[in-house]
Order: sequence, then C-alpha cells, then structure tokens
Amino acid sequence: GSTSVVGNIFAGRQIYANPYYASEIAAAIPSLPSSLQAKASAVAKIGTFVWLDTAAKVPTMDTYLSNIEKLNAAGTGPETIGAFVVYDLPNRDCAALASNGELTVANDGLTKYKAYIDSIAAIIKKHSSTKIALVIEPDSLGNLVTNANVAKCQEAHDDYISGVEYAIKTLNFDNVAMYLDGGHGGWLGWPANIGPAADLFASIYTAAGKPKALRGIATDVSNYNAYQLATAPSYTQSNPNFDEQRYVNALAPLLTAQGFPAHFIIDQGRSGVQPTSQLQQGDWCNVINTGFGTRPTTNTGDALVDAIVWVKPGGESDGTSDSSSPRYDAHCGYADALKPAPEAGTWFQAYFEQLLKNANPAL
Ligand SMILES: O=[N+]([O-])c1ccc(O[C@@H]2O[C@H](CO)[C@@H](O[C@@H]3O[C@H](CO)[C@@H](O[C@@H]4O[C@H](CO)[C@@H](O)[C@H](O)[C@H]4O)[C@H](O)[C@H]3O)[C@H](O)[C@H]2O)cc1
Ligand SMILES: [Mg+2]
Repeated sequence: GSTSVVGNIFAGRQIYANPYYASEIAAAIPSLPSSLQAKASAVAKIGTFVWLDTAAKVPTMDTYLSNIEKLNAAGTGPETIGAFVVYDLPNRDCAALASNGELTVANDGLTKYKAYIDSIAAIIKKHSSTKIALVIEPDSLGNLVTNANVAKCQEAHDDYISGVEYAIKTLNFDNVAMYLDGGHGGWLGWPANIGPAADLFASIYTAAGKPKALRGIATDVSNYNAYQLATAPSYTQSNPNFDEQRYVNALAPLLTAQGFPAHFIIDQGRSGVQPTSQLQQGDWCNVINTGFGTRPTTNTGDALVDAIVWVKPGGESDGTSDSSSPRYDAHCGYADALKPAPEAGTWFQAYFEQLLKNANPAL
C-alpha cells in the first residue's frame, strides 16, 4: 500500500547505501594502502545521495527502489529510504564550468528537463510504498541570487525558475520529502545575500502551490563547511553565518515569515576537518586536506535540522584540473585544489584516500 511522509522522513530510518557508490569503492580498495582498506569498506555501507545528473541515469532509480523494497520486506533493522539528487537543469552550474550538464536553454532544454522530471515521477508512482528524499537542483537558485549577471545564468534565469517549480509540483507525492538546494552559509549566508535568497525560495514555494512534499532546504551540498563551530575561521571574514547551523537559523525565520515553514538537511560528507584549508571561502573544487565528516544522523541537536546527510559522494571529483578540457574551471587549478583531478562526478582515487585518512569521527 502507499505510505505518507509525516514530518522528518529521516527519523527512525536509514538511507540506502547504493550499489553505484559501493562499486566505485570496491574498485578503489585494491589500490589503497592496507591501513585504509577497512575504512573504505565502512564507507561503502554509509547511505549517500544518488545523483541523477543525466536523463540516462534515471532508470537506476527504479532498480534501487526495487532493491529497497526487498530490504524492507525482509524487515530486519530500520526502514530504508531512497535518497536522490535531481540535477539536470538546462545551463546547469551556470556560473562555473566543471559541472555543466547535458541540457542547454538554447537547445530546448526546458522541454527536455520537464521530460526528465516526468520520467522521475513515473518511477516514484511505481514505488508508492517506499519513502524517498530528494535534493532539488544544487547550485541553481543560489546562482540566481549571486550570479544573475553571469551570461549563462542570465540566459537560464527563467528556465531555472520554471524548471524548479515544475519539479516540485510534479514530484509532490505522499511518499516524498523534497529539499530545495540552499547553497551554504559562505554563499547565501552573507547578509547581502540571505534576504534575496529567502525571497526567491519562498516565492518559488508559493508559486508552486506550497507543495506538501516540499519539506525545506538542503545546505552545504558539495561544500566543506562545519555544522557547528565555536569560532569563525579566518576565511569566513565578516560573515556572521560562518557555520551551517548559524546559516539555517538565520534563514528559517525569513522563510517562515513568507509562509514557508522550512526544515533543513545539511551535507557533512566532506566537512570532517575544521577549519578547512580553503584559501578563500569561495573555493569549492576538490579542496585539499578535507575528511569525511559526521555520519548521517537525525541526532542534530536542532529542531530545524532534520538530518546531517552525505549528499556529495566523497571520492567523486568536483571538476577536472586539466586546463585543456572544455569543462575546465579555474577553481580546480587553485593552490587549495587537489591535482591532478578527473572530470566532475568521476572517481578521484587520491581524493578518496585523503577523505579516509582525515575522517572525523575516525572511520
Ligand atoms: O567581505 N564581505 O563583506 C563579502 C561580501 C560578499 C561577498 O561575496 C560573496 O562571496 C562568497 C564567497 O566567495 C560567494 O560564495 C561563493 O559563490 C560561488 C558561486 O559564485 C559558489 O560556487 C559554487 O560552489 C558550489 C559548491 O558549494 C559548486 O558546486 C558550484 O559549481 C560553484 O559554482 C561558492 O560555493 C560560494 O562560496 C558569494 O557568491 C558572494 O556573494 C564576499 C565577501
Ligand atoms: Mg559542482
């Protein structure tokens, strides 16, 4: 029978440890020093989000949800939920170059994007008895707040808004909890940005008819910020929202005031080492000296925060350091970016090793 999500979808449940990430790790283990091999096996058992970064990957969602149904039918341990990232907007990652996607505004991208969303909806309908958490379009709305002047973002503005509204209306099912991507404290947490960000998030929530399944906002996706810090790291400069708990506690009342009672999930997959080695807060690509962070949990100590999660699968690159690549972004060539790095989303062995070594808590 069907199942309805009430409140925090993560409470009392575990996130599916998907076979794609587990297979990347299995392939990595033989090349690891023996001291790290058991740690790697432990990571393969941790639930991370599956990135649907091409239309061709959408069918794997069907497979994984069927796997989850088998696990839940066996009835051992907490209920398992699926966790996916919707990530295929036209002109994707419009202010950067590393994670550009398959669709463009110029090439009828919005129509194709809606078909992509419809294919996800069809799969979710098939699996109405399985609970599913979705992060909606990392970096999209954030770029409309701070990079509206960048040509590719300017061109994408209307399609980002139409695409995100279409996604949250079309994926608004009883067994789903959606979280819009909210950048991070070092991005939209700046006093100059947080008001416009709240206005944009609330306007989209309202324009889409306040979808019941839209639970809130995901923060720090693919970034390295701390959840809670006692003192501000130097690279956060004068930003009062220098950790993610401060950011979400500043953002929440702005959203509630506009009729969006948002809750939050916070990516800590690569936040184990604080302060980080970032030379500046805006450095986002394959940052050196990072480690796996707090394991996924609902024990967040904050009623606004549903869960600490691992959205970005640690070990997958943020972008290539090969300056001859069409998707080369200068950020991936910075002194605080680990090099040589492969294309975004592909396996980066040395980075995975770094995360294992520096994991906090230790693996
Ligand atoms: O001292 N002051 O008073 C003061 C005032 C204002 C200041 O300006 C703020 O400075 C911030 C820090 O540079 C900027 O934040 C950066 O914005 C970038 C997008 O432009 C983000 O990049 C994305 O990161 C994603 C992963 O998170 C990648 O997946 C994605 O590919 C990638 O594109 C960085 O994270 C994010 O840290 C703000 O825009 C900017 O408004 C600064 C100082
Ligand atoms: Mg990226």
